Amino acid sequence: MPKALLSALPTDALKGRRVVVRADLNVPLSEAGEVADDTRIQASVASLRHLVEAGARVVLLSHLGRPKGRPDPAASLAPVARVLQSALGSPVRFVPDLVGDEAAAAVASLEPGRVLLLENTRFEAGETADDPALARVLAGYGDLFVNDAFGTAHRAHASTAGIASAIRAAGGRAVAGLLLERELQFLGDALADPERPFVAILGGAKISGKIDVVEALLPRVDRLIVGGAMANTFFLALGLEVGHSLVEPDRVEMARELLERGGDRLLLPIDVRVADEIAPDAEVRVRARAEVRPGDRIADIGPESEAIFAAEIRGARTLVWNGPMGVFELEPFRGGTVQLAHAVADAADGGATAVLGGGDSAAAAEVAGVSDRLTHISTGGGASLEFLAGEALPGIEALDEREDA
Ligand SMILES: Nc1ncnc2c1ncn2[C@@H]1O[C@H](COP(=O)(O)OP(=O)(O)OP(=O)(O)O)[C@@H](O)[C@H]1O
Ligand SMILES: O=C(O)[C@H](O)COP(=O)(O)O
Repeated sequence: MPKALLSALPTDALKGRRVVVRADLNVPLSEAGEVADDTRIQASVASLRHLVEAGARVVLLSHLGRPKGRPDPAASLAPVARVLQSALGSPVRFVPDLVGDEAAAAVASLEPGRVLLLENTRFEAGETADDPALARVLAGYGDLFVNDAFGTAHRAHASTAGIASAIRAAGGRAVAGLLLERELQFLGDALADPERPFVAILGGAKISGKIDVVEALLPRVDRLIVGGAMANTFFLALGLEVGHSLVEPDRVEMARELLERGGDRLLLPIDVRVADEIAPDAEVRVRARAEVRPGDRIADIGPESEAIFAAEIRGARTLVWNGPMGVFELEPFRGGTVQLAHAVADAADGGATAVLGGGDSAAAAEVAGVSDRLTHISTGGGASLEFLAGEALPGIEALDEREDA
């Protein structure tokens, strides 16, 4: 069912109105705690500028990282507020509170045309539990909810799904923001009838969640390339040694079934780069995947895998890439991701549709220097995968239906 859109609301209806915006400002931070990649911040500016120019009072919500339902200074949105203010070119007030008196007072005194960013929604345990009581408090900050958090649309959380029902119950409205609208349009159009070969590349560290959509993805693609920490769980399923590598043992059975079902459509690395520690000065060794030792940590794909994967990618007409091939943040483990990023960009230069998704993946494309050669960089990692796999996204489902539909 098509959803109600911010772009369809007359700007007069926004003047002076209290609008709660949920963005996905979950960006990678450097060790010094500064924003390491601002892709998601820049992508969120369009809706905010639209609202500011229309004279709305904007209460902005987001999560950052995965704090466990309690405050964690390392996951504060303070550094994000600074970067957002310069991206937006107008003041962004940050208050380190979400549901307390300080937040309520800041919301009450918010002037038209101003943006107030509240603290990380995941500092409250009710957020990931989609607690209706938390949703009601957040909904009380306005009478229009704009969901622009495409990257978090696959989560049924209080600030994504619960708030939409709560604001509607209170007589308000819940609509999709400009970024959400654009993502749905783009991913929907580009991938509705993909030109073949259609190759998907999956990597990264969020194994559960992403591996769960592989089953739905497999019948849609011609090849599924798996790298990053995700590959380690498949190695375990093949009975291989993975040493101290990041794995999810409770997904091994699922990986075994996927290997059977995928046959030669599923491509795994045949060699890997390992180290004793994942550190900037690590001594890196290349090993065949069957020769990984108990003390090793797998931190990147190996050179032979790079060559095989890159050849597949260069021959593709539609590419979806989600998750880096290794710990690309550290120079010694960057090679696989950078090589594949260049292959994806070459394919796009040759006319293939190349869509990249995910916060860290966007950062990886920047590191590889290929961002501006790709067809579309989606702000959603897991969300774009679930969308692509044909699953309903709770953050979108919860929005009002379009009246003209
Ligand atoms: N072999 C590996 N071992 C440990 N970490 C890895 C490995 N390969 C990749 N990673 C890590 O995976 C992380 C990115 O994974 P993630 O699944 O979060 O991707 P993403 O693009 O941010 O998608 P999303 O937006 O869904 O989070 C990076 O920080 C990278 O260091
Ligand atoms: O980075 C993402 O994929 C989104 O911000 C959602 O984060 P999550 O996987 O921690 O829910």
